[in-house]
Amino acid sequence: MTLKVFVDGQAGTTGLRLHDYLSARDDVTLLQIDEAQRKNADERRRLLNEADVAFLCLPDAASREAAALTEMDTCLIDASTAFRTHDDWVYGLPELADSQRDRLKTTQRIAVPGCHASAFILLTRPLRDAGLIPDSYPLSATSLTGYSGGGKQMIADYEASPRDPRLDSPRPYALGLAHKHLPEMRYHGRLAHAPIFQPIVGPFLKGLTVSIPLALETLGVTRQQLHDALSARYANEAFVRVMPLNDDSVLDNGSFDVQACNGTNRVDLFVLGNDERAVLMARLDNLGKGAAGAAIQCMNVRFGLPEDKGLAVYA
Ligand SMILES: NC(=O)C1=CN([C@@H]2O[C@H](COP(=O)(O)OP(=O)(O)OC[C@H]3O[C@@H](n4cnc5c(N)ncnc54)[C@H](OP(=O)(O)O)[C@@H]3O)[C@@H](O)[C@H]2O)C=CC1
Ligand SMILES: CC(=O)N[C@@H](CCC(=O)OP(=O)(O)O)C(=O)O
Repeated sequence: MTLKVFVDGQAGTTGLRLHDYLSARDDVTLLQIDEAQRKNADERRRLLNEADVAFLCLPDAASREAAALTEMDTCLIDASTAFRTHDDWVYGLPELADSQRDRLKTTQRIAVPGCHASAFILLTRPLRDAGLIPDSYPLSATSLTGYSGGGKQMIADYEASPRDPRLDSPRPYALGLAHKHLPEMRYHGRLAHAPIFQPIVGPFLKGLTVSIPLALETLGVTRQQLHDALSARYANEAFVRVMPLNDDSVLDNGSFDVQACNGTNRVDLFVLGNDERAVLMARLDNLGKGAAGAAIQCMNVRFGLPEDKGLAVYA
């Protein structure tokens, strides 16, 4: 089978990364839009509808516009925030639940998760499903992320020469505590309330780690129970690695390497801390499992291809 594929937003950060993945494949014919026409709605409509599968790597408003231009014969895989909690779209996280791959195989509308949200949900959803965290538990999370998460403009700012020296140190943002990933974290995490989520962008290109502190005595659970629930859920998942409990070698000289999943579609999950207090951590490449890699994985699942086709578990 050869799939006709169009990438709407092919010149952007996610679009370029997707292009790298797709151009290496022998089962894909890429439909190209003329550079000067890339925002022309008629030309985009023509290519969107000629494709078997179209990736939308666009700002939310342009994604909504693209979806309106596309008939149901084309499978859309959208990287934006626009449809991640929409009833007519399937959330593109195959590892979310046992039924998720079946849902992905039969839909023409897939919403790829946000990078922070992927990490947060992969950590928390198995614990909610196992009853280890009640739905009303006041979860909080921080995320340390590379600057490519901010797209072309943020990359240009960080890579400017000379660079604004204020960008040399990590910068907390979204301090109104209303980050755009909260709705999907709440909805797909099966939580009654959105978490308190506070990201920090640092002066490195890519790599992301979400950390979630848990008061074990308040919850009445042990780190072993948390680790067992994550290990059981992801035992057969190629792209999710639950790191050993109580083993200092999971760290990098006692601290944490945020970039260790870069160049892969892998997520590493950690249960750290002590008998009273735990911290759950998830690490991924925000341009891999956090965006373009995840989008390719969704295409593979949707079209019955080997799920790891073109995707690396190790760099
Ligand atoms: N970067 C990341 O790590 C992640 C990004 N995402 C999401 O993916 C989407 C794309 O993000 P990203 O690649 O970072 O963004 P970029 O800003 O790097 O790229 C967006 C691209 O969309 C193009 N574009 C804007 N409006 C239109 C339009 N109306 N028609 C056609 N093309 C248009 C832009 O054109 P122009 O070249 O003229 O600017 C640009 O090339 C966003 O929704 C983002 O939130 C999701 C997960 C992670
Ligand atoms: C550093 C930085 O700004 N990162 C972005 C994350 C990009 C992303 O995942 O956005 P989508 O929701 O479109 O997928 C942010 O926190 O908004």
